[in-house]
Amino acid sequence: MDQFVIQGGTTLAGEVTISGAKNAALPILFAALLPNGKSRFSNVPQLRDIGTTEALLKTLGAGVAWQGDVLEIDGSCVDKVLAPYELVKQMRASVLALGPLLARFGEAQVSLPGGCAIGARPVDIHIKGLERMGAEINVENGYINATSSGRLKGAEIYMEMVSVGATENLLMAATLADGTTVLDNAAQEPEIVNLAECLTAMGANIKGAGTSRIEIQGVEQLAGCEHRILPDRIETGTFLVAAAMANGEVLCKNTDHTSLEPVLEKLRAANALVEVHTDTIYVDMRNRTLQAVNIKTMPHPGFPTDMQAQFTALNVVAQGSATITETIFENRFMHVPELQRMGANIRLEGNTAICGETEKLSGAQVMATDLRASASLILTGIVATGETVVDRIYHVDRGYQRIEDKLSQLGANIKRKHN
Ligand SMILES: CC(=O)N[C@H]1[C@@H](OP(=O)(O)OP(=O)(O)OC[C@H]2O[C@@H](n3ccc(=O)[nH]c3=O)[C@H](O)[C@@H]2O)O[C@H](CO)[C@@H](O)[C@@H]1O
Ligand SMILES: C=C(OP(=O)(O)O)C(=O)O
Repeated sequence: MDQFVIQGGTTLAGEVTISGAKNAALPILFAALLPNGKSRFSNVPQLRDIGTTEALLKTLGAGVAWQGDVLEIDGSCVDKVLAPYELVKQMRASVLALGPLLARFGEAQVSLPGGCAIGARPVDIHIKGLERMGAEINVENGYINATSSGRLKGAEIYMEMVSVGATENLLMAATLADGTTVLDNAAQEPEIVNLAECLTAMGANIKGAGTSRIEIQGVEQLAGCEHRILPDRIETGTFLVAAAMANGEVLCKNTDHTSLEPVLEKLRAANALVEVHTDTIYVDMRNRTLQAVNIKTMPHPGFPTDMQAQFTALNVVAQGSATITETIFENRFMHVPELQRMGANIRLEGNTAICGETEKLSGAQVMATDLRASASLILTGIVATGETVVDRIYHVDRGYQRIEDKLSQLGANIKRKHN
């Protein structure tokens, strides 16, 4: 398994180009199952999760072709409706095949994704919503087996929890349903807006994406489209935090500050200088003292859980004490014991990490447990003294495009070691 070997103690300076957002690209690639035609997506990031999605789409019969960062998906040759465990287990977002397959073909068999390191992550809200739209669903032998006699039916659906994935699955399914669907208590993430824009370009009729109430008027069929994936706000946030932790100055290019306000606000509170322009964000931490900040994760437009681990690392190197409260996932503190191995002064109390001032951070051998936990360990390795070896970096590759190249370009000493 590959490892990162980091020699700590460097600062970070320069420019970094942000890739397209994993969490927008994944649902959008699954949306390509809806039309009986070709769709072309640009700014698609080169990630392990995108490779898994590509493999799954091919298994379903779709044509898939790359040209630079453009991915063309031909939905006209999809002739299977089974998403097998071997692929779904590699990436939970595979469950997003369920809504599109069911809506277009009237049937789908999708393996249950199962839990992961950060929590149990059930899919009951996805299933209940599709049942409200008239689907018959049984879960047997680890598979969600869904059928619909004729088209799905538009329905009023109140989702009991704010769920990004359930909102996306139901939104996609509703585009081809008979009549109007209302999704109430919907997730409001920018990635949902990007998906809705893509579906609209395919011919869907959607109002309210980006608010908690989305209304979809079903149409008979959708057509292939051209669509650009929005920039990755979490990758952007990760590089901004990296710069702040390393007392550096970094310009993130090809990004969008409008979706990052909760994160930028916390960086300013941490005493970083932050400047935003149309598609760039600049952070300067030179000659400034980093202050610890309190964080509480919330659904968008609250502070994103996907930036929690990085801010935990930031607090470790900052002055003062602060708390980090995780409200979205029940087990998203797997980075804490690893940070403690590097000398971090953190104490866990339920869903809160209490970060005190750390005297000395020293490099250590640490293990990546999930995607953002991995990022927090890399960032800490860059500022710790000595060598840090991060194991199991396949987690990082799920969601960061060649993070070691981008960090090296900024001055970090980080190497990928193939074992
Ligand atoms: C590919 C993708 O976009 N992943 C993001 C997506 O994950 P994902 O879509 O899986 O996250 P959800 O918003 O669905 O999960 C939020 C909470 O709802 C719970 N829940 C969800 C569905 C359900 O049917 N039942 C249920 O109980 C989950 O266990 C979790 O506690 O949103 C998360 C929350 O912003 C992010 O951390 C992930 O990066
Ligand atoms: C939790 C994440 O992703 P996923 O939902 O794909 O596991 C993430 O991007 O931080």
